[in-house]
Order: sequence, then C-alpha cells, then structure tokens
Amino acid sequence: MNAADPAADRAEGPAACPVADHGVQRRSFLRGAGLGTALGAGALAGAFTAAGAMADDGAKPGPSGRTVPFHGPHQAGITTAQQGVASFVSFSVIAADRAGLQQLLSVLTDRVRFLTAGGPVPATDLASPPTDSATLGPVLPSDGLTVTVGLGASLFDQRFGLADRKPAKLVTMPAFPDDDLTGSTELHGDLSLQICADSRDTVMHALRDITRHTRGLMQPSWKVDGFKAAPRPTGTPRNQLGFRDGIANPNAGDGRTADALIWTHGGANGEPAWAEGGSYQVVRIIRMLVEFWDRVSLHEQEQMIGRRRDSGAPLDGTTESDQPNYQADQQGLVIPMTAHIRLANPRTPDSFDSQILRRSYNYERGLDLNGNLDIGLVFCCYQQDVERQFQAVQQRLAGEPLVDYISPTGGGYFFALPGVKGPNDTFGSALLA
Ligand SMILES: C=CC1=C(C)c2cc3[nH]c(cc4nc(cc5[nH]c(cc1n2)c(C)c5CCC(=O)O)C(CCC(=O)O)=C4C)c(C)c3C=C
Ligand SMILES: [Fe+2]
Repeated sequence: MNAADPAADRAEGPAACPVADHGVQRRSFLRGAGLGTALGAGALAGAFTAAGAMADDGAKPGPSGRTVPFHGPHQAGITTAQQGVASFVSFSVIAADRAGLQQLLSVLTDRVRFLTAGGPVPATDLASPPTDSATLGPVLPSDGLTVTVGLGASLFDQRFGLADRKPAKLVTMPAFPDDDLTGSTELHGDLSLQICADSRDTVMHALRDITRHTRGLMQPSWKVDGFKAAPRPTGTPRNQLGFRDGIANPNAGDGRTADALIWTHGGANGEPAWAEGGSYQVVRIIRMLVEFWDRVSLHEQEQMIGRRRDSGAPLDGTTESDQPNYQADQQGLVIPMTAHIRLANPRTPDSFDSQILRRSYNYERGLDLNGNLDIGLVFCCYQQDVERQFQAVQQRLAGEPLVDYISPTGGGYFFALPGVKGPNDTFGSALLA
C-alpha cells in the first residue's frame, strides 16, 4: 500500500484497487472499511479575556480567505481564533509497524501543509483518477483552514514501540458520574483530527483528501461536526441553550498565561523531552435535552448558568465582558454557589491553575428514534494537564443543576502534537526520533 500516492496502488491492478469500476470490488472495499472501524477500544484578572480574543497567530486575509500559518512551535487550531465550522474525527491507526506510523505522520504533514496554504491543485491527466475531488474547484481556498493532530493513549501500546514515550498525563478518558457512554461508538481513538475552517465544504474537502492519502494507514472510527453560530445580535455566539458560550477564557495571547495553562514543556511535570509545545485536548460530545430545557423559566435558566441569557453578562454585571465578583457575593445571593460559571471557575487564587482554554462548537444531527432533537455541544478544551485542569473543573461541576438538561455521550482525550517547525519537519518528528 502506498498511502502517500494512491495512484501507485491503482497501478497494481484491479485487485488492489478499491475504487475501480467494479461493483464487487467497491462493495468489498466498503466491507473492509467497516471492519476497520473497531474502536481502539500575570494576575488572576489579567489572565482572562473575552474568548473571541484568542491569540493572533498571524492569520492573513487574502483572495482565498484567511491563511493560518502552518509552521510554528505549536499547532494551529488551538489558540487560533475559532473558525465557523469544525469536524472532530477519530481514527484507528492500522499501519503495520513504526515505519508505517512514520509514513502516516509524514503524509499527514504534507497534506495539511498543502491544504492549509491553499492554491492550485496538481494537474490531472485524463487517463488517471483526478488528483483532487474538485469540490472546492481547481484552486483551493485556504479559508482559515487548520488541521490539529492529536494522539490517543491507545497509540502508545505495544504496536509501535512507543510505550515509554507516552505523554505523562495522557490517559483514556474515564466515564464521569453523569455520563451516558453505554453503547457509545464515539469514544477515544489512536489519532484525532480537529479540522476547522470558515466554510463547511473546506472542512469536508480536507477530510476527504486526508482519508484518501492515508488509506491503509489509518481508518476513521467516528466523526462529529460542529458549527459556531453568528453573534446574535453581537458579541460571543450562542450555544443551543440560547446562552452566549465561550465568553470567559484564559488569555491565550499572553505568552506567560499560555505557558502556564496551555502548552506542555518537555522535561517538566514528568513530560518527555519530545512533548515540548504540545497540549492536551479534551473532546466531549454533550447532548442538550432541549425539550426539557425549553420548559424551564428564564429565571431558573439564568440561575443555573450564572449569566443573563440576552446580554451574556454575569448576574452581578451589565455586559458580557464584566467579571463576576464572587468576593462581594460570598453567600451566592446574586450568583448562586451552584451556578455553572461559579463552579467552573470560582476565580480564587487556588483555581487559577485549573483554567482551561475552551474551543467548543454546537452540533446538530437530526432526530433520535423518539423524534427528539439530537443537538448539543462538542465541548473541546486545551490544557497543560488534563487532571489538574479539565478533570478538576469537571469534578466541581458534578451534580450542578445543569446536569439534568445535558447528557455527555462520547469523546476522548488526545495529546495535540507539538507544531511542525518548518518545511523539513514533520508531525511527531521528535516523538519518533
Ligand atoms: C468541564 C468543563 C466544562 C464543561 C463540560 C462545560 C459544559 C457546558 N457549558 C455550557 C454552557 C456554558 N459554559 C459557560 C462557561 C464555562 N464553562 C466552563 C467549563 C465547562 N463547561 C468554564 C471553565 C466556563 C467559564 C467560567 C468562567 O470563567 O467564568 C457559560 C458562560 C459563558 C462563558 O463564559 O463561556 C455557558 C453558557 C454548556 C451548555 C455545557 C454543556 C453542554
Ligand atoms: Fe460551560
């Protein structure tokens, strides 16, 4: 199998050609694909910002949309201002050995570098399958595209000889008390891609290109698509409970804050040297039980969240950027002690270290078998240490009033690799060195 050049496979003849014009072969390809889906199993105040103000990583407007730089010490898509659409895709790595894994990461690097830069697709000669799906036309728009690559704990088993190189804090996501993961097919994975762009077709094009070029090396297991609503009418966009979501986030544009909360440091906190510049990603698919939520009074909804629904202001403030003052409300008379924002971030000196960088998206995927809306939040956050940060927040939120209206159904923990430093570097180069 030549994952870097599928055309070379096709030259091997119909038996090796999954997309040949023979129904039987097409069907057997689809069957094979099915088999491969088995799941591998500063100052406190100064550290906050309105979430729209994530780090400026140099994205440039241009005729093909914004181009987010691919090369750098950290991957794009973490502190990058959130694009409008996203897909979170989990894969099983099926490469036979470490050389295959190296090939996979090399092909991934080439594809992501190419796709995120945009530009003309390579010419196709009429006798060959097209070099590109053409869904974006002959010249790819960069369109704010970022593809962020993460590795799951399962990748560090015996298959690739990487057990002693696992990021120190990388574990399989546990089930939390209010989770509904029984029977879920959307859990964990060897490798994850967070694909974000300004348009849905750009995200889909990128995924199709990547799966095409990595066939035989990794196999998609599950995917969830997300979107960010437009601001209604202004400010931070709303989630599907109707509240502005993503207002308060650590200031990722501040280097010291990012170094303390987002990036992993090689040789520190038990991390292997190769992990310099990475970050832990948590993905949680959280369904919203909107049929129940819509029967709750506005007052109760706002008490549960701790913010005004219309303005996004904390209950003790007037605008969304106001900071809640819990010191002045120690009994919780204005913002209840059980309010989501108060539990999630009590804003005490002790809770500084547990802040997370949220980068969530709404999802919508039709109806369930009972005709209820299957909509919710693809909760996504980045941090330096999952236990110290996400899990600490999750623990504080356990049993909050909001849990009656949400239901986590899937997700996973991944280690977002350090960035690709330049044209001769590849994803995971230090890991595999
Ligand atoms: C464990 C971490 C969190 C989960 C899971 C989570 C789920 C979740 N949140 C909302 C809605 C809102 N969350 C808001 C703020 C907020 N949420 C978390 C953490 C988790 N949320 C944090 C750390 C914060 C910031 C708190 C702060 O610093 O003040 C808000 C308020 C607006 C905002 O700041 O973004 C809303 C609304 C839902 C619906 C949900 C699960 C579906
Ligand atoms: Fe939240």
